[in-house]
Amino acid sequence: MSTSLPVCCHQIAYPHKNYSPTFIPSHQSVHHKIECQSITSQPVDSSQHAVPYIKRPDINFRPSIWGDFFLQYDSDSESTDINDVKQQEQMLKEVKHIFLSSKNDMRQQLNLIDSLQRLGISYHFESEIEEALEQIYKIFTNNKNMSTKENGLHFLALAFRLVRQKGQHISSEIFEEFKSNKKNFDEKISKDVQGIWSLYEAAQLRINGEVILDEALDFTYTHLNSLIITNDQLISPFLVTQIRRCLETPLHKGVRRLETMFYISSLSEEPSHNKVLLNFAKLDFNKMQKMYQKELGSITKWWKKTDIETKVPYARDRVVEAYFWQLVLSYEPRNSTARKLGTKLTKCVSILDDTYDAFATVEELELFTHAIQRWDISLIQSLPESMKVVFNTILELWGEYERTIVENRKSTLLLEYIKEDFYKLAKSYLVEAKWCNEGYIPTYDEYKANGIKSSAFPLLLLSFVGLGEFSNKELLDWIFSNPKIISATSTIAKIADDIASHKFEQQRVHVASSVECCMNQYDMSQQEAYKLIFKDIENYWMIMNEECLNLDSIPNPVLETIINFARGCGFMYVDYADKYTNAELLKDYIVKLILDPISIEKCG
Ligand SMILES: CC(C)=CCC/C(C)=C/COP(=O)(O)OP(=O)(O)O
Repeated sequence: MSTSLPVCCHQIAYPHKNYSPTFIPSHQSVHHKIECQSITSQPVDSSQHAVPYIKRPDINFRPSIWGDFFLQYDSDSESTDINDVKQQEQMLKEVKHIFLSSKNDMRQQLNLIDSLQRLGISYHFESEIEEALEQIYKIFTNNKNMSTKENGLHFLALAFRLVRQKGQHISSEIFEEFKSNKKNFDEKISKDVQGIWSLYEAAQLRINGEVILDEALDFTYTHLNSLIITNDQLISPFLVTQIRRCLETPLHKGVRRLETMFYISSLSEEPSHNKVLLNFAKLDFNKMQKMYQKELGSITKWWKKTDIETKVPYARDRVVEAYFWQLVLSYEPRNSTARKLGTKLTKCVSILDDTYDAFATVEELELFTHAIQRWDISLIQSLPESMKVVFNTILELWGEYERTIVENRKSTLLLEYIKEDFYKLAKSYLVEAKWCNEGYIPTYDEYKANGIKSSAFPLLLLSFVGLGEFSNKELLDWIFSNPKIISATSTIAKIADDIASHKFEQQRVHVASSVECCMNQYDMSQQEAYKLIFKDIENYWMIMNEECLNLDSIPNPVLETIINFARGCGFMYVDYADKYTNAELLKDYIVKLILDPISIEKCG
């Protein structure tokens, strides 16, 4: 049964104005100085401090499409049906039994691990999978005979991908044997559709300089694509569906929950699928939806209480969309607290971004940034009420972090780092506001260096990891030191977002995006700039892949969270659109992921 949505969710009626295309943020206005000079007889704000009259932009983002819809799920009570729990426990046992029975058959075990991961239920079997992949890695490294053609392309590529995903290095040379005369990939292997599909997915984990995987990617993409174009009737419908999907979003780059949703819905097309596995995955998916609904219920309650909607009218009201970002970072039950606080943090970042980007003057922002540095709201008495509300919301959230950290016995270092990262973020926003105000177009590298901070990812990651099971001083220090892998992910976020939103943002006066920086620096067209940036994104993916193999001391789930953010960017900012700001583009995904349960009878 599908959850019935409020009218506001089904019929998106936007009462008014979108961004006015002609609006000029006040700190960017050429008339700004004149307006500031003629301030004397202008209004005084409610805080009784004289506030100079400044013409603020006539800016209105579309309202939330969710309103208080999720409030209905806010509850402290556990409403789990005892029969459901028993059924899940029973099925978990059965799946475990299936996994253990595959122990002596490496091929079967690899296929099972792949299925468990795709179905989103591998988190129930972490130690078993870890152990199995460790064994497989040893076999690969100790026994050179493993890398022979007899093992089959599908098997080798799957093993390669699963082991690398776990952070261990298997040489890509194992694919040399699938080349003819050591040159190009042998055209004959294109008949092995499952094999080239697996090789395509494996090649996504390539690192810089792995020419054989660059070639594999070209080769497999070309053949898989032509299979789809020619509508080859010999391929099973299940495989066709998988190929279509991976050409659009390779598994390695897909948002985990979305990939799971897709796989669950397509697996019943496969005649020999394991029904126990599929039904368990469906039950688990539906169970998690209830958890997400509850999380969103309590977040919505918080949001309503802040009343940002009325007190900071220029800011985007995107709570559910902010929650989606957290779901992208991790869908697992153990990260519930991190998701909830992380959503509130994302909202704070978002209203801060709107304050710098679309509301305040440079002078106001300088004062505001200084107050954040000192972590002292008394320093902004002269600023507009809305800016005080923004700061106060951040301070109150910080207080909630303090309480949560004590309750959950997490490292208190997180509190200091959050403060410092907020300052770094504000400083980077100020840099962009000044560039904009001065009409300065930085070089692409200069822009990216600042963009690592203004992406806000370092702060969001600190929060997520700091509240998670691996939280400790060394790990927080490592994140705060902004290592290569975090810079790579943050840069992807910044430049992918720019590609998605630059046309829209450049309708108004806005800081030059990476697109304009490239066009200006390299004297190129917009299309050429897109091309360069897309190539750059690919390059950062290879850096992330390589760092995952290098960073032995960082727990795998932490690395996975970092990669997940880049996966999220690939989804949120695809097709030149920003799904966070344009929330209607995200609505159907939220309905499917969080609200509509999967029918077990129909698909099982
Ligand atoms: C996942 C994160 C970081 C979410 C927080 C919300 C946010 C600031 C999004 C970027 O907005 P934007 O597209 O307006 O960014 P910019 O100001 O860089 O153009």
